[in-house]
Amino acid sequence: MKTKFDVIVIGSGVAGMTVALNLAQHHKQVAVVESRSHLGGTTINSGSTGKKSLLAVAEAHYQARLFQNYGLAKIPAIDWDTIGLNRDEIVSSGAIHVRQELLNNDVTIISGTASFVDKNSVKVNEMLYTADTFVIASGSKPRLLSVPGKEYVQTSNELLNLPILPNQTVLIGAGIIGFALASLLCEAGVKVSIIQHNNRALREFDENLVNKLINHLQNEGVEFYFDSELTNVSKTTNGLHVQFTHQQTIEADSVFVVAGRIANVDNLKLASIGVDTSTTGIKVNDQLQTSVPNIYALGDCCDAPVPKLSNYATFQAKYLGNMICSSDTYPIKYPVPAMTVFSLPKLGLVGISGSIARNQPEKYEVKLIDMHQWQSYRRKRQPIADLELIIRRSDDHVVGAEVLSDDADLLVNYMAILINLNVTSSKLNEMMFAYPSMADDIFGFWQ
Ligand SMILES: Cc1cc2nc3c(=O)[nH]c(=O)nc-3n(C[C@H](O)[C@H](O)[C@H](O)COP(=O)(O)OP(=O)(O)OC[C@H]3O[C@@H](n4cnc5c(N)ncnc54)[C@H](O)[C@@H]3O)c2cc1C
Ligand SMILES: NC(=O)c1ccc[n+]([C@@H]2O[C@H](COP(=O)([O-])OP(=O)(O)OC[C@H]3O[C@@H](n4cnc5c(N)ncnc54)[C@H](O)[C@@H]3O)[C@@H](O)[C@H]2O)c1
Repeated sequence: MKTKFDVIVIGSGVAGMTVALNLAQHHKQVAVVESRSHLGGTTINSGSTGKKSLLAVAEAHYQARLFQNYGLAKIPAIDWDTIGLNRDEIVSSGAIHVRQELLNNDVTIISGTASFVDKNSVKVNEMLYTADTFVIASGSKPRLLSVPGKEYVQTSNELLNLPILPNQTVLIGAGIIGFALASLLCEAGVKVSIIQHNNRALREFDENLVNKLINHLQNEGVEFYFDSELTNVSKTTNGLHVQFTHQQTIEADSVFVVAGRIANVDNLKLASIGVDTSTTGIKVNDQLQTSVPNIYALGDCCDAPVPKLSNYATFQAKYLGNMICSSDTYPIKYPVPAMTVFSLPKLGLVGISGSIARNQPEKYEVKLIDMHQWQSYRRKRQPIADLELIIRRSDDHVVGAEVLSDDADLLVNYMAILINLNVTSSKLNEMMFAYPSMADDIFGFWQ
């Protein structure tokens, strides 16, 4: 087996896989080292792929409930015993697809955990592999809590593969994972309680829309405990006794921590070769280069000042592949971002958020539009459809938006295209979209 490469990539998640394919297509000799038995990293094996496959069923159920007595009489229950079949098919074909793509592009796959020996070599299963350049794409792992009874606290990895549906569950953390998983479990009939250590859920999003989402989930039966921290979990004959601050307790049959993620760097022996790290990951400059010039880092494991999301990891990987193969060096320039919380309904964000805009009233106007009476939402009986447009006062352009609706992900993505391409209302009026559709609704509010 070959042991000398132009570039060795550590990790086969969206970041590692994308940069490896890009480099191989530029005729570099590339190897990818992966410690898990399945390729594809978090996204495929323990993140959005499994989450969205399970949520697809929950979304269908939620939509059917909205049509109850409006054409649908009997709503079938979610069958947890078979819901996993949809997830398993999609997850396993995803991991196989990654392997096939890498092999088709002549990327060598090395199974095992890499640790650096020096700046040009790593050890994997006692074998030494060398390269001129390294790309660390080792991702992240759940942040665990250190409380008595922590051995009873599971993570999103286990939640996405639950064989048996719990009756009552506790989620620690009212963040982007917590809201999606609370919606999934609540729709399947589970009593969900969320414990958040401060008073601010989903801090990246505008408080008004977050509060509206919280109210909606509370009406669906989800309990929120703010300014509360888990203090103890103990086993009882029926399940778990969960204690948190202010002497509050919950009897549950499972507890999951979804309180953020930390960089996966423990096994790499970075300090021994002089690669600097911070509390948020491997330190990189604006070219994703670490403190050791031939070693780069990207995706969830690096401390670049952007959200840790699949779309950022992919964007960084395409940039880095092109930059390594170019004769020039140039900094990464991120486009206007879009992201979505996959709760029921969804909460989407593009560009400048409502919370940032409200703190700079001299610069931005925040325009609220209640869309739930619009035909697109009425015909699907959506009870909530709110849009917040962020308008830059200097030129009246839309520079951001937040949407709370069942189709928020689609609407923010349409707007991401318009904002990134700087499409003005007069340019938009030269276009035509299918009618009636949500894309067509954009004519109603675009500046
Ligand atoms: C439940 C959940 C849902 C999510 N949903 C979304 C979503 O809807 N949208 C979105 O944009 N983002 C989502 N994310 C975030 C997204 O999954 C991450 O941003 C993305 O996976 C980061 O990709 P990565 O390639 O940097 O790291 P990872 O996907 O974590 O891949 C890193 C890989 O490196 C391997 N590795 C680590 N150390 C070593 C070593 N020393 N040697 C060899 N291999 C090693 C790991 O085994 C892993 O396979 C979600 C995350 C979670 C947990
Ligand atoms: N749709 C998406 O784009 C998507 C979906 C899921 C995950 N992700 C990625 O995964 C990352 C991790 O998701 P997450 O939801 O775990 O993190 P998060 O940072 O979004 O939310 C964690 C929440 O837990 C709270 N928290 C922290 N410590 C706590 C404690 N001890 N007790 C109670 N609450 C506590 C935080 O204040 C925060 O509200 C995200 O930052 C994001 O990058 C993205």
